[in-house]
Amino acid sequence: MSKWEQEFQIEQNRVDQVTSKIDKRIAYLQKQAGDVKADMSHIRKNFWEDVTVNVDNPDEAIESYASIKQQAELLSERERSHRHAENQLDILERLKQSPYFGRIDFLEDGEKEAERIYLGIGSFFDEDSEEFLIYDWRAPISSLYYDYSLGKAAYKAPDNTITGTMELKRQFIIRHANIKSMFDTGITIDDELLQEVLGKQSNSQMKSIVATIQKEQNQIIRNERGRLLIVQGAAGSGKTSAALQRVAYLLYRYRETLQAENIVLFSPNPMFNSYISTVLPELGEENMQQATFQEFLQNQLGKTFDLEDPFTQMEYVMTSMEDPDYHVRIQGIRYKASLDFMNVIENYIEYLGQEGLIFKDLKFRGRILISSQKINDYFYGLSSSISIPNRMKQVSERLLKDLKELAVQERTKAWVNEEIQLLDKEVYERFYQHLLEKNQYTEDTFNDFEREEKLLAAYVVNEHFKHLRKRVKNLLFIDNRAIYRQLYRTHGLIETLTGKSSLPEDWVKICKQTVKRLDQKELAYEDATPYLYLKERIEGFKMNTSVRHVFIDEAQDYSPFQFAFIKRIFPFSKMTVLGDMNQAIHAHAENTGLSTLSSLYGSEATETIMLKRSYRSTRQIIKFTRGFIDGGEEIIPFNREGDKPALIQASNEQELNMKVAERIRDLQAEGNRTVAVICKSYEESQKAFNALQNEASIRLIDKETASFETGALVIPSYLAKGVEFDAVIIYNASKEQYGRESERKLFYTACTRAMHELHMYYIGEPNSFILDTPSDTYVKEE
Ligand SMILES: Nc1ncnc2c1ncn2[C@@H]1O[C@H](COP(=O)(O)OP(=O)(O)OP(=O)(O)O)[C@@H](O)[C@H]1O
Repeated sequence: MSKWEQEFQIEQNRVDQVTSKIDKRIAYLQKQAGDVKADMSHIRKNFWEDVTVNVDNPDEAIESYASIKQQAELLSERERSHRHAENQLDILERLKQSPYFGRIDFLEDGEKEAERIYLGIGSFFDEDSEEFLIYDWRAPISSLYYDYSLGKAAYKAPDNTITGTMELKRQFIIRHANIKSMFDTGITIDDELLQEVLGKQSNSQMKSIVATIQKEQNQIIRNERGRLLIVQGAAGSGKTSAALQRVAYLLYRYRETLQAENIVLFSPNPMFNSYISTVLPELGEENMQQATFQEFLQNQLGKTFDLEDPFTQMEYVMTSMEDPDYHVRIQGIRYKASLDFMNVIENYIEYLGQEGLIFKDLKFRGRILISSQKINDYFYGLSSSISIPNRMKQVSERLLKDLKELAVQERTKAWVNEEIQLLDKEVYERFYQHLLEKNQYTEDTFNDFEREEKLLAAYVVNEHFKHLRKRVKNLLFIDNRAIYRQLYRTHGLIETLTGKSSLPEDWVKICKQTVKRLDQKELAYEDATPYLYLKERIEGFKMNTSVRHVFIDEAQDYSPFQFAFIKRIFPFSKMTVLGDMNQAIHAHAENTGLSTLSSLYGSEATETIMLKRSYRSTRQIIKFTRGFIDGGEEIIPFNREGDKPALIQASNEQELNMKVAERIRDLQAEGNRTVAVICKSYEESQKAFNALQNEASIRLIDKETASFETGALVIPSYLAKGVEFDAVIIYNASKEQYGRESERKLFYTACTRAMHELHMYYIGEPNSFILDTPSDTYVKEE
């Protein structure tokens, strides 16, 4: 037996010992969980027997309350401990299969013997030997594994920094408690485990990367300094992966105070949500809250408007060049995303503080009860030194008072009497009871009748005014739509608000377009954030104070305005923002907020980390794709070999479809589990799908698709964001399809979805981005 084989055997013996201990612990916990469950069911069954309920007098009522509370607390304590045991069991079941993935031998300075640290997805403490047989990958000492190779090393303990020497670093792949492979890393990190992991075929679900987190990714995961962490990284550099491991890290590090529901992740589309949804559960953690920005806007907006989604906007941008208003809309999209426009809105708010707010009449049964003019007088009658939201609050209180008085006057109106006649019998009886209880029924029935009439009138008016009071409390007397519209409608107004900046050339036409849509109760995607921002600045931001960490993935697609809005809604959150300028695909791309983001939080509170190594694609694919983007030469491919991307011409659509279908079949036969035919737009995807569906087994992905499975699919480029596939076929990479400079990043995003294979088809001429790359980075197939 060679020395290595002996080592292997020793490690396997340890795995056997550890898993047998895990087994014992599982059996113990299962019994405990069973007991707790029995307890819970007993408490639930006997809940009302074990509490003393007596409400005859106040003292006894208090006692009853205390007794119920005590019983409820007992139950909830049992439930908590049951949940805890279940979680532990869940982790242990996973550890039993694969107890750890790494080992380091660390000789702390001043000590004689190196400590062996085994790392897994959770820790396992052995009560007999009183030592950790497995350390959680998030424990302070575990960071050694990610940050260092052999030699001098240090890690941050809670109170100080511990220094020493790393004498061994070993990686394992353990499945079903058997060591499948084992590697020792040398001085120069040659990450064989990473090689092995990345060489695999993809899945429809993202995987956790705990075993192979790289040093620069570890900095992101464990970062605790600034309020704002910006991660800029190439396509496939592990931004999303690092973000998800960071969520897991935070949940561990702050487990006493931080729950999964205190973390929000903004994702690019619904399919992405499902793509990443298994990573945290795989690590034994609950998923954070996930939302697309669209869902978030919709939630804030309620039902006021028919809100356009970003994909519809994108589709318009890509396919409606023939529309005579096209250039006007594009100008509008860009301007409304800009900082200049945000300043205009800020100036507008200042202006509204003095004049210009628009209110709605408070109407009741077709009559104006309180006129908009009166509300206006109330508002502007208040000192302008008070903020708009605070003045609104005061106006609302004043209106509620007015409504109270108006309600009294209303009681004598004829309609009230008519309604009283129509009241249900039960309502009458209730009032009769009420008067009786108050001992107000006297011998004098005439008087009683009058009193009952009055009470009933008050009741009827009150019921009808409920709705009015609610409107006032919710500030619905403010006409936000008209206020936003006024900005586009009132001649000469915006010119006074632009400061030193200038308006787009076609501003007048933009105004016309905007007003038209607003009048149809439609809100274009580019108007949603400015509108909501303005509304919230007038009404006061409805802040979310329970969210403590906000993650924004694909952050290059957010405008400065959107970031400012998010910041206001989550005022107490830390932000982790991940993006790649080269994948900015929205029409407002030149106004990506990523570059202006740090000014929102201030440079002292901001930290930026760059990720340059790319892990998704083979070296050949990266060498090709980096050839046509800004700063591409800085992207470092991970050493994984594959074929060069292929460029294939087709003479017409029929031939194109035939060739693509054939390639799909070949790629699948070669073992590629996910094959994506990426089209530029949904329109093109539909066409491609119709042509291909009889030739190959294939699915069409649209913006509603909530998840994808392995197999072949046709997908528009913007929905493939953040996701990856074993093989990518660019359906038509012609100059005609990707002819505009603004489409460079879209094409880059599409190509960088490929892990192992990239095949580009075209009719006519290939696009100029391909021609920009060195011709030896791809092959032309006949
Ligand atoms: N340290 C790592 N170990 C193993 N795999 C990794 C590592 N880092 C990244 N990967 C893999 O690389 C691929 C790309 O990662 P990810 O999707 O997180 O990148 P990204 O930067 O968000 O990409 P994009 O910007 O293109 O959406 C994934 O398959 C991921 O599992």
